[in-house]
Amino acid sequence: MSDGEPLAVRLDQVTAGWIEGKPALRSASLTIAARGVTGVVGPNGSGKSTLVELISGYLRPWQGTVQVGGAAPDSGSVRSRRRICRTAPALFGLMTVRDHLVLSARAPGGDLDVQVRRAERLGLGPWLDENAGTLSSGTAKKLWYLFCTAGDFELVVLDEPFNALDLGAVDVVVDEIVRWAEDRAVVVVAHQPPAGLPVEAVVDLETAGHRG
Ligand SMILES: Nc1ncnc2c1ncn2[C@@H]1O[C@H](COP(=O)(O)OP(=O)(O)OP(=O)(O)O)[C@@H](O)[C@H]1O
Repeated sequence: MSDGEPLAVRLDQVTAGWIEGKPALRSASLTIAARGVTGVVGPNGSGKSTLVELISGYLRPWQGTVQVGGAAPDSGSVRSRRRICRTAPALFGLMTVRDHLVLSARAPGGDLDVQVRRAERLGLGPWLDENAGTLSSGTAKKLWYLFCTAGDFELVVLDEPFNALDLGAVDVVVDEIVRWAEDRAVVVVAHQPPAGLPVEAVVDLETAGHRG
């Protein structure tokens, strides 16, 4: 899929946070394999979304190192091969569902027909010409998931992807994750992962470091 190093994630003695003097993660060391499903667990406020932003490169550690495929998370060699799907949908309210699919299909390896088929499978067919701002929360969440996971990638991070989804959509997302995980890394932050999700490794942020 790529000639770069596989996109394993490695945190070494990472202390990081959002407010000076209040680390959200302290001295956290962990590894996420370049293949298979890794679950990220921990109580509210234990730093799961902070870990997501360290992997995305948006947040830089105060101490320690974060590497994705042996490189800095915000390096060009990593960005096009990684997808991040944050918890809260950030859609364009006055753009239709179809507009979002067109835009997302511009991702590396993206294809509009594939995106439309995925949308229909998730039950978005009747809403393709509706503005995103008018969607129900679960429907918006489905579109957000599609928007963030378009094209070819080797690592995808999904922060609470199942929240607000109906059971049929949960099955579709699990099915896609299982296929992706055959040859790439899928990181899933979920308080209650669905029973059918094959989680091969677990990162527990209660034990990965010491919270401040
Ligand atoms: N974008 C942000 N700006 C400021 N502070 C943040 C931000 N994201 C997280 N924090 C803070 O970092 C700490 C860890 O929060 P984080 O969201 O990483 O935990 P979490 O394990 O994802 O929690 P939850 O299970 O509630 O989603 C909290 O004190 C939180 O207030």
